[in-house]
Amino acid sequence: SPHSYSLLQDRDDAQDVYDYVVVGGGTAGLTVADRLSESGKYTVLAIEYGIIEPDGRRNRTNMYNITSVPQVNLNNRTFPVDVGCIVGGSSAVNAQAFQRGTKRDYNNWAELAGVNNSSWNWDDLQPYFRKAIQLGSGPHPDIARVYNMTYNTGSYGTNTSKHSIFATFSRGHTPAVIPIYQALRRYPGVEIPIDHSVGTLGLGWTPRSMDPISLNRSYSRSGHYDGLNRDNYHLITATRVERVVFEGKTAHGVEISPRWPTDAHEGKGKGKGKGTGKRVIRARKEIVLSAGAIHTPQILQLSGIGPASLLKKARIPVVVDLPGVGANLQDHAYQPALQYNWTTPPPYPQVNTTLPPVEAFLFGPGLNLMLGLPGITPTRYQTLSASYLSQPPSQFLPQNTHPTIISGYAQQQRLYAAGMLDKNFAFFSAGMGGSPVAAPQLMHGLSRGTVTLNLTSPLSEPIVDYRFASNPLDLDIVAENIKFYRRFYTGPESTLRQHVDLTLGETQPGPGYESDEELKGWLRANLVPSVFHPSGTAAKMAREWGGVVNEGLEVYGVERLSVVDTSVFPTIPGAATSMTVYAVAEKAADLIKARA
Ligand SMILES: Cc1cc2nc3c(=O)[nH]c(=O)nc-3n(C[C@H](O)[C@H](O)[C@H](O)COP(=O)(O)OP(=O)(O)OC[C@H]3O[C@@H](n4cnc5c(N)ncnc54)[C@H](O)[C@@H]3O)c2cc1C
Repeated sequence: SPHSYSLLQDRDDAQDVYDYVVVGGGTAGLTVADRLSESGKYTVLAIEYGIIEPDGRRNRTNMYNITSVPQVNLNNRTFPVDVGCIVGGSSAVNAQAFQRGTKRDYNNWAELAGVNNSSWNWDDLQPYFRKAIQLGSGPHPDIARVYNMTYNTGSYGTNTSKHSIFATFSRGHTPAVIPIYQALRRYPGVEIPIDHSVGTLGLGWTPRSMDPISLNRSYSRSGHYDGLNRDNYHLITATRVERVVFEGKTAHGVEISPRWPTDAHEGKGKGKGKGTGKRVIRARKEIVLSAGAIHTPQILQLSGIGPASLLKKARIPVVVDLPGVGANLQDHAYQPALQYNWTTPPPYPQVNTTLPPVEAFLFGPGLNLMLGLPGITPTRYQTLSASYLSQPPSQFLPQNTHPTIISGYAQQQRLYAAGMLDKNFAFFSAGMGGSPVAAPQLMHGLSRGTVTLNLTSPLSEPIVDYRFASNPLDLDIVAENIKFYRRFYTGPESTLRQHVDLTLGETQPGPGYESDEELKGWLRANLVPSVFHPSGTAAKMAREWGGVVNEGLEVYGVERLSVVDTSVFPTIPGAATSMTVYAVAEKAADLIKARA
């Protein structure tokens, strides 16, 4: 077994003390644990609730079983909160779309730091993207030729060691994408950047987190764990970290408990984690929380770090009153597909290629349309920005929101209102397959949700409330996007019908959904508030703006405790989140080592 050395079959074999304890063996956790242990100077323990399983299994047994609270602005529907529960975390179960945000995304992070010269900006993060992500391979030459496909090699690293995370462009092909591509590239307002990875939007190509040789999933376990075999690095699985324990204001250990109370699930060689009982494992230097944006705030709250009012209700002694823990929840939202009757099958252009046709959309060429608000609604983006800017910041936040969080939201509002005027601040991203169906994601929602302890059962899963469309402008913006796609498919500016002979009839939303009110009604019944990219619940922002961690990702008000995962994103990038998590984890590891 490639992981026999670091993986402790029996959690009781874990030492009482390590230099670093990493909570969560997920995307960020395994990356940080690799970097902290690679010099051999420090002992590192990673603690994971999931077990070692074959990768790429997006089934329910490798996810937590969490359901959101009813979404009052979405007809009280509830939604699954999918998060990987497995060694590798969400990178082991995700859809492998591999993207980074644009310049404004990361420069906003610097603005929200509330300090001069924050190094969390676009320029300073690029070397970490290159360290984190290696270019597995460019597109197959036949595909590149058919689509004039360009990409920027300099956005990625060139390390070919198998201990790497790879971005690999497509080998698959679906001829039906060609007419969509041809029409989109001629559509007004759609630009063709060299590559989305250089920070500009338009019609481009999304690689996948995929090994270039085996085409297997490239994820935190394959890139940062399997085969490392370091005697200073241990992993225990099927083990829950319940809370951080303090001496005064210094985090000195974590309290762990077995996932399964009996040995029923124990299985040798599968990392199912033998060993019993609650126990504290100490860290000499630092505890790193990498439990993801749903569980990191839960662990913090259980440890007495969170909004004092909530902790009081839960009868948890307050270590630090940090109102931002569990606030500021953001995700991308899924706009259900626009669908048409494609009554006459289009005569697909013939492609001279040796490639077998690959019909599955995700394994197709990876054509992705990413647009800012000016591209989506050239006539209304300025009005939408102005009406957002004119909202009192507290207007759509929960009642009794702490003043620091309102101040932080006011900063975000200012930055997003400016972003709404910028064609390179993504509002929508859509994978464009080979049929007249578009299912775009809203990339920068204006509403903010919460993750809070379940007060009647604090160790059960936390309460997740996306609060989607609590800011009503969210639905106005998505309605504009529906109109954009309608114009693209059937409007006079579109050349789609020059490329294919088709008779279109919209089947979804369909006739009867014309006015803004009708469209918003349809969205309330159909929109999905999460595509499993939860972020922002322990944000790196100024403390007076509701932040939870500082520029070094250290939790405010305590010593030797940091957070490294999607929770620290102050605002969600306008891109699928995993690539950014890897870059953040690489940077975090450098910061942690620098203060060792
Ligand atoms: C179904 C799905 C599809 C997705 N599709 C894409 C995509 O196509 N492209 C993309 O870029 N992103 C995608 N994402 C999102 C992306 O994978 C995540 O944003 C990213 O992996 C999160 O990394 P993380 O380190 O913050 O958390 P995770 O990788 O989720 O790691 C957290 C880890 O902590 C463990 N943990 C939690 N609580 C405890 C505890 N108390 N004790 C011990 N361990 C604990 C968890 O089991 C988990 O392993 C998808 C996610 C999902 C779930």
